[in-house]
Amino acid sequence: MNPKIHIRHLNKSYGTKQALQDINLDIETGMFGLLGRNGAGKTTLMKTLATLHMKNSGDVTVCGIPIEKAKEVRRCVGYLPQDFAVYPNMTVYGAMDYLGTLSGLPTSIRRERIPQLLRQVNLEDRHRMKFKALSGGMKRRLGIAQAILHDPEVLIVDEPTAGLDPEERIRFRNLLSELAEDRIVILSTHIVGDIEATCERIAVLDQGQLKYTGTAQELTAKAAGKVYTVNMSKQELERVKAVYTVTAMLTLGNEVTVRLLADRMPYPNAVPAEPTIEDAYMLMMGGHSDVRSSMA
Ligand SMILES: Nc1ncnc2c1ncn2[C@@H]1O[C@H](COP(=O)(O)OP(=O)(O)OP(=O)(O)O)[C@@H](O)[C@H]1O
Repeated sequence: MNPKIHIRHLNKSYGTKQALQDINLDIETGMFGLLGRNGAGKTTLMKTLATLHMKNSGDVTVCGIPIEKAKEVRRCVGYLPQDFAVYPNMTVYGAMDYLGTLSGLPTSIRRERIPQLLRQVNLEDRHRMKFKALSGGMKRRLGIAQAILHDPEVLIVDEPTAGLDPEERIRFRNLLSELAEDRIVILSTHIVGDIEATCERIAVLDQGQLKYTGTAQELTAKAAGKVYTVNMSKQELERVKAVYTVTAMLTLGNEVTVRLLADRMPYPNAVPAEPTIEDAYMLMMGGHSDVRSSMA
């Protein structure tokens, strides 16, 4: 099994608002990260792949099936929406059984798979708990379990870690990495750190356009030689922020250590730093004109 997604010249509009513009993308087995600001078009792209939205034009195939054949595509795609919820009084097991029934899974398969999946997402001992009593992380894990009930080759997960505490975030990311061993897992987020930790290949969307696709390392390398740290007083900070894109700050008393993006040594006391994917992302999103031109 080697699932693939091919996207060619994909366009999607809501009325006059063009949410996706001429997207070309190939996705293969493993974790694929979709990055972009709020409103960049991530959800639209994911819903189009999950056949929940109709495209306006372009060719898209999921596991070799054109997305016009929605029923067939849905058999090989699992989707966890941003706002996954079931009836608040449903139990964990009840929700899985209900959703499995809705998607047409026979009783024998449900009885076999539901306990297995609850074990896999670490909710086995919560199977009688009501949905409303679950923590945010547990709800997301239940969402994953329901999305893979029919053992899809593609799992699409929209902003899964928003609002989770650090421990739950890591646990959830690890679960997705495990699932990506033999399937495509597409993860959308605006938290750059989530992508850095888990995804080998990524795409960056901005205002409906594909701004970057490639490996996380290649993106990070684009910021090489353009990241510096500088110590300064708090009073100097505002002036520096007006000139450079500041990607991190550490305050100690009246002193601040600032991490910033610049085309050349910005201050005599600045120290060159190793770039992170977050630096490269900020650089690409055109933090400051001084550096924007050099990424074009
Ligand atoms: N049903 C809709 N009707 C009209 N415009 C929409 C609709 N859904 C999305 N849009 C617009 O399309 C653009 C892309 O939205 P989309 O939800 O795909 O972005 P996103 O990257 O997923 O953002 P977020 O991270 O906020 O979910 C935005 O400008 C949004 O306002």
